[in-house]
Amino acid sequence: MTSVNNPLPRQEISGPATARHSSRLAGRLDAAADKSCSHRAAILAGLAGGVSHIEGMLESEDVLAALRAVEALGARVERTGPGQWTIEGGKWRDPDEPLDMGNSGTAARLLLGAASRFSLTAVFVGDASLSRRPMERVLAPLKAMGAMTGAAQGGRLPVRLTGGNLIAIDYTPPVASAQVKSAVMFAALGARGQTVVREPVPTRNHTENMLPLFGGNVSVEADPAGHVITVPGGQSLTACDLAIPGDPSSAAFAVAAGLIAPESELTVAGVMTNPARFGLYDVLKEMGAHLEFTPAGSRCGETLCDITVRTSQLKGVDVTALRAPSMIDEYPILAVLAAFAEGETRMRGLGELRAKESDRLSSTAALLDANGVKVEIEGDDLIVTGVGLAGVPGGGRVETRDDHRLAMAGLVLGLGAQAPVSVDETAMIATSYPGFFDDFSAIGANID
Ligand SMILES: O=C(O)C1=C[C@@H](OP(=O)(O)O)[C@@H](O)[C@H](O)C1
Ligand SMILES: C=C(OP(=O)(O)O)C(=O)O
Repeated sequence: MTSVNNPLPRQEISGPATARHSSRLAGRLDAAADKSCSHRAAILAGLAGGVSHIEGMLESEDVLAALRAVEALGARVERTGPGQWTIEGGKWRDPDEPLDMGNSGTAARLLLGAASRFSLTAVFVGDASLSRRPMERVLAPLKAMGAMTGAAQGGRLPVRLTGGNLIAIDYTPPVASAQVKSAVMFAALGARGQTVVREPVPTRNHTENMLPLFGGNVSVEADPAGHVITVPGGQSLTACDLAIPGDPSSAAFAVAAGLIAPESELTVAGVMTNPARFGLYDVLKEMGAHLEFTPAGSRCGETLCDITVRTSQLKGVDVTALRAPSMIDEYPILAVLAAFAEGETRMRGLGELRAKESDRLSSTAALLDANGVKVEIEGDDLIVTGVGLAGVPGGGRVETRDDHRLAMAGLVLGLGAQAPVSVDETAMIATSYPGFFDDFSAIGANID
């Protein structure tokens, strides 16, 4: 990637870290750019004819992996300033080397779909965590469309993909996954015929929302049986300029810190309010959180708000399985907040957490257990017994298992706990939230 005149700031932080009890967290943070929207912007700009300008791109390791792959597949990719990227897209070709997806499930699955519409062969590889995660969920529909794939045992990376000459399918994904939906939608753009994706439980809809900005044609019918997304084949996209909204999943960490650290009041500005991503905030309101949402305009068709949070004594709640897709990445931090609530919180239907960067059902339970919090897994449910704002012992060492959200959730727990909490590794925080340590230092959190 041409970034000689605009080098990326180096992410120096790695190794263990310790969070200590902190109070009076305060200040105003700009929300980190949204990871899901950044991935889609990089890929759609890479597919579109002409030059797209993207403002406020998330420059995290996951998104950089997608940008490098888009370039290796034939697009011209240039960083023109902090968060500013120019991408000239078009027809994709065989990359010279395997495409390294790093730690990113979204990059791997969306790019497998996007690449499969072209007559090319590419090999996709990833780090140890990503190489344990299931890829068959995207390979199956892509094979049904005519792509040829070879995967490591159990449908894992490395995956070799040969695309081109695809035909449309009518597909109901067996798991609620925006990544699977988006992979099929990207492939559908180049297929013969009209592809239909049926989602019994709707997942984040950023691909549906962003595709029309690039001149793409997609229709969504919402009815009580779910969403039906139709993508005509044979489409060409055209370049566009867009700005990335703030990430509700990253914002959740500072909001959580503001809820549990005594005498705190802080604002996270510019957070996307898309209901398919806002489930955590709805649940927090039910738990009694003092949250204020102030409208803050829109970016690329997504509305934004500033979230102001004050320290709050939360109460335990029952979170239904239907909510899971709208807050799927937020369960580690919700489980931490549940420990500081009064009473039991039961989070239902979390089977999909087993397919994330770590098995997040067991790693979240282990995080709490190591810090003196009573937690159980019953089937696909996680049950946390809260002990109130001042009652969480802490003092544990969290095993992060290559999982950025575990590392951030563990550190937030330490800000409210009685004894310091350490996490064994922090390098992977840069996969989604490279500004985490700067932001937490700016609000006065005691982390070193
Ligand atoms: O489409 C996306 O951008 C994402 C979808 C979710 O994954 P699944 O589709 O596997 O649920 C989420 O966990 C991930 O962080 C980002
Ligand atoms: C699950 C996540 O991301 P991905 O699937 O892209 O690795 C996440 O960011 O929590």
